[in-house]
Amino acid sequence: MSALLEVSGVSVTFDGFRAINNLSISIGEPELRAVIGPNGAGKTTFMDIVTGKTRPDEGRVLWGEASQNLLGMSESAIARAGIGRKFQKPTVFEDQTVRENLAMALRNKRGPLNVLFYKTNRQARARIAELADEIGLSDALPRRAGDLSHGQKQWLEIGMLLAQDPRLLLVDEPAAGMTPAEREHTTELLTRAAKTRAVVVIEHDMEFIRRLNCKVTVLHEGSVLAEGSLDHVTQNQEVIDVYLGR
Ligand SMILES: Nc1ncnc2c1ncn2[C@@H]1O[C@H](COP(=O)(O)OP(=O)(O)OP(=O)(O)O)[C@@H](O)[C@H]1O
Repeated sequence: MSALLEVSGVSVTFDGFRAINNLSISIGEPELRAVIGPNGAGKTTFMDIVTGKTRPDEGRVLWGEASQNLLGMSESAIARAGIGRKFQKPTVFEDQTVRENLAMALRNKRGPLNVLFYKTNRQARARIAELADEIGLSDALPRRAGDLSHGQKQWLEIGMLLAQDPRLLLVDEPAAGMTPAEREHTTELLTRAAKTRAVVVIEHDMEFIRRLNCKVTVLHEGSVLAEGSLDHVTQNQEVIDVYLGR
């Protein structure tokens, strides 16, 4: 597993408050990584920095084999380079069917090869069927997205991001508002997606994290407090003091 994303020595100050403090995180490819930590630890700001939404005051964010500097790139250039982000609230096109939503995402697929890959409707249909299968919505393809359950909408949005073939997928609190069965399906989906790409998940639900069965990074006051298996970090006294014991 080689490093796909290298965040090193990054700091961000908002109005004199240091939200990210000398943060260093390395993500491999493929890899599934969970990022946890108390409210205000800097989890969302970390994703904002990687996607170019927030510019750090210092530090480096390097990407890919060529160690491309993401800090000099616009948000859209970073997305085109292969970083997809799923926000907490699903943003699917409610009046379109599941199939139409996936088709739209495929048409917007990044990279110049897209036109070559999907030059026939048959190829596009096959890819849509594959994506629907991957997110567990094959039977829902003709349904209006607005009629889906909250969990199904989240899966559809993940499918739309997967249609873009990201090398790194950032996912913010995917389990929020889901039923236990939906959470289980989401775990499977993310675990499968992370077999061939990097997937970073911010989550507060410890049961959900346990099922992800992956390396965990604990953030606190904008820095890494602990990193390793869930068992390893949950036995760390500092992690217990600032997060788990609360
Ligand atoms: N644009 C901003 N302006 C000022 N302060 C900000 C801004 N964005 C984040 N912060 C502050 O930076 C700190 C880190 O916030 P962040 O949202 O990254 O934490 P988090 O770990 O994602 O928390 P939560 O679990 O509550 O979502 C918080 O104290 C927050 O108030």
